[in-house]
Amino acid sequence: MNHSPPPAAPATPRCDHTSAWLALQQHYAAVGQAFDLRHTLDTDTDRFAQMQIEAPYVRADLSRSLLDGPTGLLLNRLADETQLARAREALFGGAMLNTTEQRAAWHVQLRRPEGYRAASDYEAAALQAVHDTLNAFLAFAEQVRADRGITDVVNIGIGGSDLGPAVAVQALHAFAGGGPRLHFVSNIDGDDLGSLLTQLDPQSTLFLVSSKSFGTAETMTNARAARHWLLGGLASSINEQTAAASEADWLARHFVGLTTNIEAAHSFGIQTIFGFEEWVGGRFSLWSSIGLSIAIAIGAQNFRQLLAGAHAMDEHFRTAPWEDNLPVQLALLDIWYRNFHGFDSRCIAPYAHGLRRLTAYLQQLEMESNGKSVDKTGQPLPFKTAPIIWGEAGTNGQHAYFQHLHQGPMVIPVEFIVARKPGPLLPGQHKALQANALAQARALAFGKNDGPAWKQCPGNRPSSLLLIDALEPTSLGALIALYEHRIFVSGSLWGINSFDQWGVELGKTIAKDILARGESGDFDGLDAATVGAMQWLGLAASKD
Ligand SMILES: O=P(O)(O)OC[C@H]1O[C@H](O)[C@H](O)[C@@H](O)[C@@H]1O
Repeated sequence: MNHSPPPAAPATPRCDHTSAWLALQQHYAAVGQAFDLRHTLDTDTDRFAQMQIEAPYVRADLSRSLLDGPTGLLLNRLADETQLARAREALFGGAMLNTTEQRAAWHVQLRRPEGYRAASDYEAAALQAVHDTLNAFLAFAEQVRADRGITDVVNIGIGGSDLGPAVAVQALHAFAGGGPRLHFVSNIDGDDLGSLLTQLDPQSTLFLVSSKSFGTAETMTNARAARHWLLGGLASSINEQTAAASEADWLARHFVGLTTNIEAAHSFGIQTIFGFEEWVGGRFSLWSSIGLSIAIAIGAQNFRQLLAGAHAMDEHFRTAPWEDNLPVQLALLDIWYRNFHGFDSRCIAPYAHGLRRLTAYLQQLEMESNGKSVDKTGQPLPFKTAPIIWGEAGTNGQHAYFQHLHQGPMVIPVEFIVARKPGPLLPGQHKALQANALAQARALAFGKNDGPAWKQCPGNRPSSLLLIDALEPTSLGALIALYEHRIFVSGSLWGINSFDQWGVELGKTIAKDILARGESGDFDGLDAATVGAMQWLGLAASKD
């Protein structure tokens, strides 16, 4: 492991301290707020061609956005004046961007190929360590895939140690090629692990305990329950072969740890452990050994393709000029919508069943990264940051909340993700899926202005299309990296630390306290509402 201190991150100007910000405010008041999307689409025949951005494996069609040429120029100026290029250089150089935790946020390093040009000894040592671990856990993944004695693999983890791998395994199921079944358990609700265990055989189950800290309550509770189930099950089905095996041997065969806290994993009884560096943030960790479940599901070669797709997007982000840089353009559009139009949420609609959990993943990525109200120096921000991210896979969402998108009182930009080619299953239905995505984008933009009032749709509602060739490892890697960088750009312009998550800690501490007080019966200093609910729920005996 590489313990050299990361280089310091540069101080860059916050968006509202630039002249471009003021110019954007004036431009919004004078022109931007009255932008007529329907009229523009009807009259500007070049718009479609002009508003395509081609990045590796992902293409964006921004023609249905509320952007025009002058706005785009001002937004690019904003990127210049906030010195985005310096911030980007710091990201790629492994600088200490996460100042509150004194760490780099160096997930791009996990995707760099062996032999990638290193700018310093610090970079070279980190890359070597990444590849040593990668080669080791990919070899292990292949071993598991070849082991006919293992039929089921359960990833126990939560947040970043669950969502990324869960999305990738689901999205890439067509690449499984006969490996074991993969399952994901995250919730502390015993119904999650409990309902899965009824379908499993301890003899043929492998548990991956995925936790950067190896201390998260949900994961440790589920891991302990799984260990209890495993040891109980193996002991009761004891036979000649297993009679000699000690509990320690069973644990060694059936549990793997994926963590930076090697010591805690050892004390749990785990022998096979794949580590990673502190500079891998939880929500950016699917590329590290936390992605072992993905590698077991799709094999080492496909996992390397996933990394290659992400790396291609990294290089695009690192080198493309602002106007052709997809993560930058999407982030600037996000800022235009959030800080000038005032839109509070963004709907993500992947028209791909395989991506049905992508929105949950992106909720963590974007809302945990940029849902902040102070800048990195602790100053309160006078503007809004991350919008609410929500959505469902299409076409399901159409039959639920799209009514609100078309006729509700709020304007909510929608992001459609559509693949050109179908997956291998029932490919004949793909055209209908694609047509539905385009129909929704068109309906949002043009609306319907005749007939009775209740049938009319106002239109002028923006959407973006993110287009991939097919749902495969490279395009998924590129798509996820695209979102990571987009969030980095908006966070950087807003001047916030996108890599900590202190807001999550408070609830964890209080949950521990409530459990302890329920047991001890000591309610001193606790509010009456909490005590009342504890008693009603049976978390604590009534005082009288
Ligand atoms: O991987 P772990 O240490 O178990 O953390 C799992 C998750 O829980 C935390 O509370 C954070 O909010 C997430 O960013 C993190 O991914």
